[in-house]
Amino acid sequence: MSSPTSPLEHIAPWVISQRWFASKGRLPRLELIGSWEIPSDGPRLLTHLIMDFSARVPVLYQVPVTERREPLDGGEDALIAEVDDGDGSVYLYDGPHDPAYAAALLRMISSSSSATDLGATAHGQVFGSHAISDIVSSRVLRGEQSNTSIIYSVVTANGIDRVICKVFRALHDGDNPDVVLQAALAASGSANVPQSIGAVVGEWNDIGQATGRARGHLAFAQEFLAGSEDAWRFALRSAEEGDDFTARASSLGTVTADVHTLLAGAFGTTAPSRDEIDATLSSWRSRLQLAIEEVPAVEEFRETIEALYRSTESLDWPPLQRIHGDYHLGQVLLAADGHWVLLDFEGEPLRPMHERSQPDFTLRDVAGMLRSFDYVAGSLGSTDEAKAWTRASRNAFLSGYIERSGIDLRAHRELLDAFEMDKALYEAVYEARNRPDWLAIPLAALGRLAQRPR
Ligand SMILES: Nc1ncnc2c1ncn2[C@@H]1O[C@H](COP(=O)(O)OP(=O)(O)O)[C@@H](O)[C@H]1O
Ligand SMILES: O=P(O)(O)O[C@H]1O[C@H](CO)[C@@H](O[C@H]2O[C@H](CO)[C@@H](O)[C@H](O)[C@H]2O)[C@H](O)[C@H]1O
Repeated sequence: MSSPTSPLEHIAPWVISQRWFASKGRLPRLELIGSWEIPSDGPRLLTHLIMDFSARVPVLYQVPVTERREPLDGGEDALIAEVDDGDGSVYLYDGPHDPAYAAALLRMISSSSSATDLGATAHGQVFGSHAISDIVSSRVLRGEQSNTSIIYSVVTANGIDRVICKVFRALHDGDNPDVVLQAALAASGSANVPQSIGAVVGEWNDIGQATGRARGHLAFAQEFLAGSEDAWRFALRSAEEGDDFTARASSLGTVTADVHTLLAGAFGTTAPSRDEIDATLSSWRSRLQLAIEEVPAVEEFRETIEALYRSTESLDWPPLQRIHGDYHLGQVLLAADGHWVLLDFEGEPLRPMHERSQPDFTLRDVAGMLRSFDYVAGSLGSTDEAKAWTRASRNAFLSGYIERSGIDLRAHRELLDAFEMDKALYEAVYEARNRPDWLAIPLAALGRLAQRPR
């Protein structure tokens, strides 16, 4: 097999049916931008970068494909196509499900090696000192929407025996905040993010860039915390069973403040300029407009929301710094030893990537978590017990945050309400698009926030 087996023709039907392919409902216009290959003695390990030009802003997808002469044992569900290249059949597989690609990708990271350039480059980068002496097995994490993660069982000298490598499906020019922020937090010794193993960085042609080239993260490998539980599920069970969650909520507030402090130390803080404040106000107003267009029931709150936004114009705004950006209980794990671990610093999926790397207000994260506690009550039917659980958890989270950070959030109440309002508007759009049955949860929150005396 000397050249890639006409990837686009054979891969396109599979690509457009994947969960991570975002442009559903439009006729895709796919083009192969470039490929890279990890040298291998076994199957070919190719990664194709495929641009979909059908969206207003074209989307670039990363599609690792292995090419095998013989079918992969147990690989039926990962088969993309069977192609005849003139010398016989070639079986194309979804890379992350093929152990040969999975192992080669992690080795490329841990040995900081480079792939062969077939119109796109890829280099492994190792962070810290987590030498991986053996890769025992790999499997793909189920249930992911936007990326594909591979979980490995490995042998290392420092006790890490599981690794997760997230293969980014939609690629962007510029650093991915998920990699940059978590790597910086891990390097500062924080126990509240998984340890960072390394990443893959690539370069490809992009006519949208002044230089004609784009550069960005392709994959990110971290310690995998086996035996941990998603904080959303844990919180839901706690509320259902009527457990007191306040100690945990308070410690989550403490950890959130710690992470904000570390991010401020690593990336700095700046006093917001008038233009930066105006940009936030303008993004709130655009979101309000979008929410009204997509969810007509939001119209009822328009005037109150506009008045709240206006009232913040003259307030004293806190400093800007790097933040999580899409903070909710589903982004937090309760590790097996009971401590909180934060994940997925990729920012809000609806925002363009270059905006997600900009400094922002920590109040956005605080508001995100407050909304998440409200979702617990909302998803349990807003019974009196569930509402009481949510009230207590929200207060405990705020107290933990205030105590640790020394920032009196209550002095920023109006601003915090405005960020909560903005998040509830984001959620209204998100639910209308993805889970209409849950739309009532953010709508109820808008009603409550609108009525709050100020
Ligand atoms: N380091 C990790 N240790 C344990 N589980 C993890 C780790 N990273 C991710 N997960 C699991 O994978 C899920 C999805 O990860 P996330 O980073 O949020 O990916 P995505 O960007 O695709 O949503 C998490 O909710 C968690 O259950
Ligand atoms: O997929 P992501 O983690 O990037 O986040 C998106 O999906 C979330 C839902 O899974 C959505 O979160 C909303 O629902 C959660 C409960 O399922 C709740 O805890 C959050 O507070 C609420 O915002 C998130 O907004 C969206 O970006």
